[in-house]
Amino acid sequence: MEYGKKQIKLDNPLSFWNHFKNEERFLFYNPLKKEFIMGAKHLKTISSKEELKKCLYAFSSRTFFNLIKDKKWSGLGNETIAFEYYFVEKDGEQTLYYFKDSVEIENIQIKISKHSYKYSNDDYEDWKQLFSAVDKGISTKKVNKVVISREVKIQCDTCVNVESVLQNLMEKNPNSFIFAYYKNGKTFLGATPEVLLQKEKNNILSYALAGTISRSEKDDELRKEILLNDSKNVHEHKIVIDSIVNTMKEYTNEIMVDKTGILTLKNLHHLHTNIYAKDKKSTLLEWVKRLHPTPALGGYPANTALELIKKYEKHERGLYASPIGIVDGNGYGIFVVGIRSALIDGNEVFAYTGCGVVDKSDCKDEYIETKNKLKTIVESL
Ligand SMILES: C=C(O[C@H]1C=CC=C(C(=O)O)[C@@H]1O)C(=O)O
Repeated sequence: MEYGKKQIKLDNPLSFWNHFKNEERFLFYNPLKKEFIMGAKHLKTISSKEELKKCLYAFSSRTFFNLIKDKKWSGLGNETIAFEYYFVEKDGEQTLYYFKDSVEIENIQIKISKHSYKYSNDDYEDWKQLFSAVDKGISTKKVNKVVISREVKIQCDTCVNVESVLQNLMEKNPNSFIFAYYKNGKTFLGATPEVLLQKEKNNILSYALAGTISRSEKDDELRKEILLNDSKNVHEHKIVIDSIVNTMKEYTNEIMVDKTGILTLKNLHHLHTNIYAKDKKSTLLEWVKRLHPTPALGGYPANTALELIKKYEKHERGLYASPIGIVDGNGYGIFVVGIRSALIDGNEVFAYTGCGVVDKSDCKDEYIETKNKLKTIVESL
């Protein structure tokens, strides 16, 4: 696939997003590289390594579980897509790529909307039931960890202004990966802190990210120390490291686990460990299949945890907590997991939030943790 290209200068990259209203499109901002990639107008679904080699970039996502029944997720995910137009901003330069005809993108100012909204009914009773089903599995030693989640329906008074939500997500979450995927009137978007897998040449990076404490203006440094030394959170985190490392060991013996530190976000601190590996043989997409879902999103042992989630969560996860990424023609790229996320459809916002449950987790505390995680989406409205 041959693309023409030209340098452009947009005051706000969201001008590109705005230009292709109603077209299928994606946005991906990588805070590690300070790099923006957007694509618009579905060109082709990519189904082989050979086809991928001809792509400039492809946007790829798969749903958390393979089977989707809920109509609101229909047509979204489980596809790797090449687009007709791309906007790429890296090293301070903006480039527009076009498959056939070039296009003029008008510079726009993003107007920030303050949406009025109300939540769906209180779901604490549902949460208690879900928690206790999982807690039973843990106390009877069937499973060590399960990540359970909530779907919170937020009804806005007006149609949601997606550009405004994206602008807010970017401004308020500078350490997060911002993603959005629009198709058929619906947008799945979010600001996730978690890398599932990055592959560049032979170098692989995955994050173990699990274990959470809320931030505090008064004693933020102390909160970090508490989290680093809290046995429940350290245990929850170690399950994720061990599982990622064990999966990697099946394919490579060059693995390096970094020291565990803190990843600080707008409202939360997380325990964070970088896991590096070297591998020449497998593709990024193969690695994603092997690792998804890590116990930061599913649980451990994975199959038992996933059965419990399927049985007791009342909503379908769809793209929540699922792999979402960008691959280039060399097969290099990055997948993050779709957390701190929401599906927007007209006036309705379905926001998702979850947390890991292990031995000694407390039902109410975990519910509060999901409320804190929900702030990423709520504060963007
Ligand atoms: C599942 C979510 O967060 C995961 C990522 C970081 C910390 C987590 C935790 O401490 O429970 C979760 O494993 C979510 O935000 O919906």
